[in-house]
Amino acid sequence: MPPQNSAHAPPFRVAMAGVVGRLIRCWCRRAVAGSLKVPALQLHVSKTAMGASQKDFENAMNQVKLLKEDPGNEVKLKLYALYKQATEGPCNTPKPGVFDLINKAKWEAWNALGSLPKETARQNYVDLVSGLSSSSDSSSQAKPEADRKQAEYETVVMTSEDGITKIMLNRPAKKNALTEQMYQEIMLALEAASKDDSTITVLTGNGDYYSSGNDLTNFTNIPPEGVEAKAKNSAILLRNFVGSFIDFPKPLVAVVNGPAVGISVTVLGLFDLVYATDRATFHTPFSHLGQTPEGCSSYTFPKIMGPAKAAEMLIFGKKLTAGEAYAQGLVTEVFPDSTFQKEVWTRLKAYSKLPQNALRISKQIIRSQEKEKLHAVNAKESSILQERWLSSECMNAIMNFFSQKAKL
Ligand SMILES: CCCCC/C=C/CC(=O)SCCNC(=O)CCNC(=O)[C@H](O)C(C)(C)COP(=O)(O)OP(=O)(O)OC[C@H]1O[C@@H](n2cnc3c(N)ncnc32)[C@H](O)[C@@H]1OP(=O)(O)O
Repeated sequence: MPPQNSAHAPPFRVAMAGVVGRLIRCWCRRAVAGSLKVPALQLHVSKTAMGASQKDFENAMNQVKLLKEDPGNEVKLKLYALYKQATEGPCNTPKPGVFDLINKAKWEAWNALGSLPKETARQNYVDLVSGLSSSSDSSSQAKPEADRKQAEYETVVMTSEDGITKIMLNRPAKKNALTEQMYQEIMLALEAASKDDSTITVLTGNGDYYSSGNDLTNFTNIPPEGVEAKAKNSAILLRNFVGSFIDFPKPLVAVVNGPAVGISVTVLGLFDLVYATDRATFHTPFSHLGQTPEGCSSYTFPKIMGPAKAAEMLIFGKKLTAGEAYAQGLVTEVFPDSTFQKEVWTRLKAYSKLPQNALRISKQIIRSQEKEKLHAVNAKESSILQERWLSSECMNAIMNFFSQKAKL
């Protein structure tokens, strides 16, 4: 009898257990979005003696793509395992290497099904998807319109009030490190904000950090197509992400509620106002990570602060205090942390009452002269980074971060 449920088995025994969890979450999101054909939890009992037909199975696969709620990592791994068992039979492929974290977790889930017959796996898959679909439907029916709109976002909170649309990064436990999902959601939120009736758009962070920059697990989540494809896709994502700041048509304000790292600092050069708490710091440790500047900072920073100071930040990774960032022109104004939120929002509410079209057109006059140049810089920076991410310097730096965390 094969193990019947890997939910309590320890599939992530490696030292980087926390990392694997994150990797699985990223992978599973792609799977549910439809880029992979996925699968279901192994149930012990089939509903019918006949078992599910191939048609039922195909319907269930389609239903998975339409799920409105994330069923969670364990379920998604089991969906994968049952799908593989139902279509290919018992796992007989070699176990992936210790650093191939995602494929190893998938392999373990599939392998845990042992010799479960294909028909049983197919039925269990159908049963599981059916349970997931009905609970997903009933919970979404109960949601009011506003909740459903917010439900489009998992990693940011988007609100509109007093002529201001606020996009708040919402992974405080991870210092608002930017996952691939988060890049996508920020782009979607910016797109929505550009079309809504608000006057000003604000980006801020929840918790003690503004953002710790790119989530370093993004680089370890390698798809089956390999690392080159990963680097290429990441460069496209980066270019699109930065592009959405370059093209943003309304006044864009950063409310920097705490330390900012990496890409959350570099794109500040594309904002119209940057308000910072005196607790904020501004750090671009690209060289330490074997990486190079992005967010158009190779162009905007020398213009804002002069080449010497830009080099200190972008090449040598000097961390600036809020006061220093203000002195260099990267920050518009610094506020004491104790009154930061009150002062900033009072100011922004007053600004949001100014004539909307005049604000928008003034921004466009200022920014339009630079747009073409900024897009060219963005393309170049993204393509250089695509190469960098494949370098041993970069890979070693990322492994170092996680090995220290995992106390290897
Ligand atoms: C699509 C690809 C586009 C790529 C664009 C490229 C962008 C380049 C950059 O942005 S470079 C900057 C990358 N960021 C970093 O190097 C920061 C790494 N993090 C840290 O150095 C520290 O976490 C810290 C200084 C931000 C905070 O330190 P502190 O000791 O206060 O807190 P913890 O380290 O315990 O952090 C709490 C948990 O959050 C996790 N975490 C924080 N930042 C990141 C991150 N950038 N990536 C992944 N994970 C991050 C941290 O690991 C802790 O997790 P845990 O609770 O599970 O241990």
